[in-house]
Amino acid sequence: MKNVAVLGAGSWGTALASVLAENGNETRLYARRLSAVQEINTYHTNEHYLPKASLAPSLQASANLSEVIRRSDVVVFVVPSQALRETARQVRPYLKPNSVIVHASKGLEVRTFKRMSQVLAEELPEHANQIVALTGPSHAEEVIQKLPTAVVVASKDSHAAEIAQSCFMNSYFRVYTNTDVIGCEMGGALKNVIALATGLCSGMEFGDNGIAALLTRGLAEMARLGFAMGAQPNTFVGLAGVGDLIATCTSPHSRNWRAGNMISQGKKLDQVLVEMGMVVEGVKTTEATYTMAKHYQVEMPITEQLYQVLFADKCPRKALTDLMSRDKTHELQDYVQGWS
Ligand SMILES: NC(=O)c1ccc[n+]([C@@H]2O[C@H](COP(=O)([O-])OP(=O)(O)OC[C@H]3O[C@@H](n4cnc5c(N)ncnc54)[C@H](O)[C@@H]3O)[C@@H](O)[C@H]2O)c1
Ligand SMILES: O=P(O)(O)OC[C@H](O)CO
Repeated sequence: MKNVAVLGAGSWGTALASVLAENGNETRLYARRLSAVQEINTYHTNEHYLPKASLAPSLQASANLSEVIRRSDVVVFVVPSQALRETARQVRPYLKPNSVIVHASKGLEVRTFKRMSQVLAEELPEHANQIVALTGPSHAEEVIQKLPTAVVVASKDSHAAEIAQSCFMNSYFRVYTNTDVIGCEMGGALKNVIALATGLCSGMEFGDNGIAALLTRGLAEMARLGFAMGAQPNTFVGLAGVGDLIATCTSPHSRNWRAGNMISQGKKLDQVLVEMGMVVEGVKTTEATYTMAKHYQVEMPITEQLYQVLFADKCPRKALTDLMSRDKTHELQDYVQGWS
């Protein structure tokens, strides 16, 4: 059992903190709003993010960052990707030297195109070798109900990954280790782009054939970019790749899917993000991925069309026509070598 700090009391941070506390770890959840701290400590609920859910009674919340961090052997960052760098900067002065740093954010920093573990390594250089990415198919709404879930903890340091595995794993939350940090992080980030596109296409009344095509060709372009960046191809057929793609693209729990669906109804992106009231990582990740695909010279037609719809006001139906009428090609033309 460890002393654990969780930063970010949104849906996922609250669900993960509850799992950690239930597993017997002394767990403190950092929330910025005092009202959230009081609600969690008094009623063991977080109604805004996880309506009707009961949290582990031993979970303690606090709005005092230094108090939450100082004694922690494991620090888990669960803030939106664009807030990770700033949060890491605030945390650095209070970290114990050997703490394991876990993050569960799925995105890319839009300003730098960096993955989350790269951002953490830059901001927490003393802990750069102890960083772990937690990812995989995991809707907070299901984890808090103790529905069976399997995730991955990826790290260059297998000892750090095993510490995270032991803290989180229990009878309904199964945790696998992996050393392919690039593949796991890119799988988690890029599936949100495909989920947005799937929500959009479902709203345009695509049938099952079209959705299956979108997921399959989406996975192909996710793997192509990941491979170009140094990921192992097989990671994309694991939990962090196809696993999370299925969960996110087929579930009404997914904020990314729902955001895409709302856009198909003619709503503007800004309005959708306000209505959602929670982070929709796929939006910024589409922006970052569009540029990264050009940088790595990787063809990503679904991402490219989605970018045009989100940021250049392209009509979704025109985007679909353009996607379907590209040049003829072989299905495995651009598949990455080593895919099994
Ligand atoms: N919700 C899920 O089921 C789920 C599952 C797996 C991974 N994730 C990932 O976890 C990350 C967080 O998602 P979420 O669902 O918890 O989001 P959320 O919108 O439910 O909550 C985000 C939380 O972060 C806090 N926050 C926002 N900006 C902050 C800042 N600058 N400093 C500190 N705290 C800040 C907010 O107050 C809020 O408590 C995302 O990257 C998401 O992709 C979510
Ligand atoms: O609700 P979403 O779309 O952010 O997805 C949540 C998780 O990443 C699913 O694994």
